[in-house]
Amino acid sequence: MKLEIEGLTLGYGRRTILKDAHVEPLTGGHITALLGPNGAGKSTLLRGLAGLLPARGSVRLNGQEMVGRSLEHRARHIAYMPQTIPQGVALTVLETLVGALRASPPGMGSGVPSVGLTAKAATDRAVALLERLGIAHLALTGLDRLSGGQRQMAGLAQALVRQPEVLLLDEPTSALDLRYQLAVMQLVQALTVEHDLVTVLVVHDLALAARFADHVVVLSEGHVRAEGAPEATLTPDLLAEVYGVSARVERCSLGHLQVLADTPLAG
Ligand SMILES: Nc1ncnc2c1ncn2[C@@H]1O[C@H](COP(=O)(O)OP(=O)(O)OP(=O)(O)O)[C@@H](O)[C@H]1O
Repeated sequence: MKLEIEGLTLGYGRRTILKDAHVEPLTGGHITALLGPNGAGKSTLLRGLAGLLPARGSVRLNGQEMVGRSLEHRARHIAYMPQTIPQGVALTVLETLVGALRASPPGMGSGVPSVGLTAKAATDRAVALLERLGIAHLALTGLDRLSGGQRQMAGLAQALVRQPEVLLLDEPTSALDLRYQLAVMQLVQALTVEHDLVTVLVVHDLALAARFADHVVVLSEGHVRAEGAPEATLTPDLLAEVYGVSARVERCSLGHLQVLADTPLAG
């Protein structure tokens, strides 16, 4: 699996947000974290990759151009979990998954085609995923009755259930407690490797990014400011420039990279 982003320009109406972005080719089995301050363009890039915004430039999946293709075409290959999971949906968690599975466009993902799945087969697959996510106990709960963190887990299940090739997650851990943050990141990592997924996620927690991402892309004011392996990219100088903080980057006793922001810089 390979996703190539070249000269990508995205915006809203006449306002350009991301300008001529080039990113090193993203390969299957790896997690890429999009980092950067508020308003840098992370969600915009993710929405652009999902095909939700008009775009100029090129996004190729395994050599196949995605820009200009229909949303339906992209949805066969790409799953996107937005930052905010819609509220007020009265369906149960299980119903949304079974509905998504049975409505899957033909050829979705690398797994067994979903179209033609019997209701029982779809239910079995959805339940197995919920068990793997540790939320099988929420299967029969209405989405409108979930807590913020539970709704985020249900959103993740919706993104995963159709077995995509590209997994786009916008702040998948922002509403989760410490245990679920780690559990979700470990699971995303395991699924990324198992299914050779190209996984791209937005995250604000730099330590979480450093621990689980193979590659980080740091955005600033709509530009790719830096990218590479977390340990090579997340330097105090870069953090000062991009985030405007004085920060230390250290390893904890287990060897994980920690980013300790000490103070905002003046100006
Ligand atoms: N729907 C929209 N319509 C118009 N402008 C938008 C829209 N969504 C975002 N923007 C603008 O695009 C710019 C980038 O926003 P984006 O949401 O991509 O940033 P981000 O890096 O994800 O930020 P955050 O960390 O705060 O979520 C911002 O200036 C924002 O105001």
